[in-house]
Amino acid sequence: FQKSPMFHDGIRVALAGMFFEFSRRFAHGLIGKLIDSIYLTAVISSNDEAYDWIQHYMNIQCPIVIDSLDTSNEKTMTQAENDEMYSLKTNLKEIFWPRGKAAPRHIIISSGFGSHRPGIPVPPWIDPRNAYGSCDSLDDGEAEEEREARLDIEPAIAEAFDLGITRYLKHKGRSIRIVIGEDETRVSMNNVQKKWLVMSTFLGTHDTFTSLIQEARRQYMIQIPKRTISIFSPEPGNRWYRSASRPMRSWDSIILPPGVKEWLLTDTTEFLAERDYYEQRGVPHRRGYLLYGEPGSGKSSLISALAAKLKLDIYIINLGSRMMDDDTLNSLLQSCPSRCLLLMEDIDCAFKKRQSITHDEDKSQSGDDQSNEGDQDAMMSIKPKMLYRGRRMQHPGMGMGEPGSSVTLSGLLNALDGVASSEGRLLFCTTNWKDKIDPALSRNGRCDVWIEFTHATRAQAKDLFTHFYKNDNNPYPNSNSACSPSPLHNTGMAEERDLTAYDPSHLVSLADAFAEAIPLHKVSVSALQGYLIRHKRKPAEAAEGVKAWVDSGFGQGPTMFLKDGKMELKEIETSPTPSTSQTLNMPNGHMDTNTDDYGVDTQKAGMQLRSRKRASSKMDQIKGISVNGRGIENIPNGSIASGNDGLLRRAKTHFRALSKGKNGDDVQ
Ligand SMILES: Nc1ncnc2c1ncn2[C@@H]1O[C@H](COP(=O)(O)OP(=O)(O)OP(=O)(O)O)[C@@H](O)[C@H]1O
Repeated sequence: FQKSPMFHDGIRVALAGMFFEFSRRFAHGLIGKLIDSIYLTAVISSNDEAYDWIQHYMNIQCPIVIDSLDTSNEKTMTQAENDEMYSLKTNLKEIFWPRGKAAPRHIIISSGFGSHRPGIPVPPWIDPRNAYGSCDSLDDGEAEEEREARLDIEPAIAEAFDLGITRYLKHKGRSIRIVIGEDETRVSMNNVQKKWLVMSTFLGTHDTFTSLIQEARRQYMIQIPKRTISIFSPEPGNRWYRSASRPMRSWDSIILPPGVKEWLLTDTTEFLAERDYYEQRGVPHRRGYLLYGEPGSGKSSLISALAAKLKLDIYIINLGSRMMDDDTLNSLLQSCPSRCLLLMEDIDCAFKKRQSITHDEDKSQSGDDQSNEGDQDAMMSIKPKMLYRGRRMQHPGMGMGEPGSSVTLSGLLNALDGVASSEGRLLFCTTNWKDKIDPALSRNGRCDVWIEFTHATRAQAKDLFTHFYKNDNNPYPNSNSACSPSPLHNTGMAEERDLTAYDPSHLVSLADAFAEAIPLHKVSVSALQGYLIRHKRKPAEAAEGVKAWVDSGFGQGPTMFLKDGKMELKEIETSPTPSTSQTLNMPNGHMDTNTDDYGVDTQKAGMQLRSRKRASSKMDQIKGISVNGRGIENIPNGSIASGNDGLLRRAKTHFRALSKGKNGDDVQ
């Protein structure tokens, strides 16, 4: 058998096959290595703003155009150039000498109804007013069927179609190859698939990419002025990812008592500009604000408008999140950028549950089951040392026995002002229950400024009315807000929208009448906003109907229900919303109508601000803003009260006496 020639031939063929396969693999590896060594490659994640800049740059260097997009295409390229991009000649040339002049052959088209996807820049030829989808339908009274659909176009992602789609850019004489791919292994927390932009160039240097990014950024800033703010959230690995982009909320749309907004803007602007001042004095460059008070009074809205005004991105930390513990919190605070707005919403909630659990645990350990003092006292009595035990608590709100956040109060306090915490950031905490916030949070460097938000004052009601019905020849002065039509009021829009028919002085008198009917500190600004939205473009009707609305308990309850198989619109009568403020609100009967406004006082030199109307009054007092946690509440004569319970109680007693003395009312 061994002498058989077939056996020997077989061995030879097998050896030859092995040799060829080995050579092929070796050559493949060698070529790969060679290419790797002469190609420079850089990866940018879709979490990064540079991703948007490059995408936008690709669009302007080599815009994707389709005929159904509006005529503003003509601004960016002539018809001849457009045809050239799609020609066979250009496409063949691009294979051998890519310059990015051919139009991408594989694109994703989506009709632009609904919100714009984060991370994808709006192409520059799209009208900014339409950039966020839902505003489309409010255009110039054109019939719906005649209007062109807004179409978003982006290059198809390579991996999504397994097409290996690449685009080329010419920069500094080099051809840069760009591939956009999705990362299948990494889905960010809000289930948005992460994307990667991979740039590579032949024999390039790092400078090739950095200068391309700088150029792309410049173009982006010129052509797409910042219209959105980015919202960042934590993701596993203690990193931040950009979870959303939001249209900027206009500063004017925030209606607060006079002086509050302006004071806050001055304070934050000064803080951001005074880095050297802090450094020279060895003071950590950090400032914290606690916004507390009624739900729907504008806390979150103010924060987003402020971020837009200061052009800061918002970094949100949810202390109640399952993934959050002291270490995570600490490293997130260290890794947030130096100029940003750090937001912790409903700061009381994270501790509320934990504190009551701790309280319960404590009781069960000591065998004391009789305490009936309720949650609130548990909150107030919580001591950091209880939380030092480091036990992972079950979060009752999480259900399914999942472990909840294990951030401890001491962990939070340390993270906020610890040595490693990032500097130059503005911290905003919000809560509806200021009394549940540990006083330690008010220490300098944590929450320096406390701002109270109450239910609407009459001045706010009037300002809101004026803002809603302002007539400046453009019925939609701020196209980013208030632009989605209510399904209940979509008839006769053309006539309703014409606010020019209203004389400005008439609008003022309607605003006065509207404000007059609103009881002081009884209804939230968001409820007023809801009412006005139901009467949009009908100011007279809004002013006329407001009394009935107030008498019916602010239209609380369902506005639509089914009866006998028919749909009815109805407002259910309820009693007026009680003021749930836990803080020392001004007793309603005690304040005269002039006391609608906040008087503002701060301990900080040069930052004193008082209500203009109330400057000389005895009741001109701190109500609204306090600095460094002192002087939280309504202290007459502008004196400052300490944030601790004793002084707070004295302040309360003082006010009870004052209010009883004047009208017999009491404060909470
Ligand atoms: N002072 C205000 N100025 C302008 N709009 C307001 C104001 N207060 C409330 N709104 C409107 O009411 C809605 C809810 O407001 P927002 O979320 O800011 O309230 P909030 O105080 O943060 O409420 P919560 O404490 O429940 O989170 C928003 O649509 C906002 O436009």
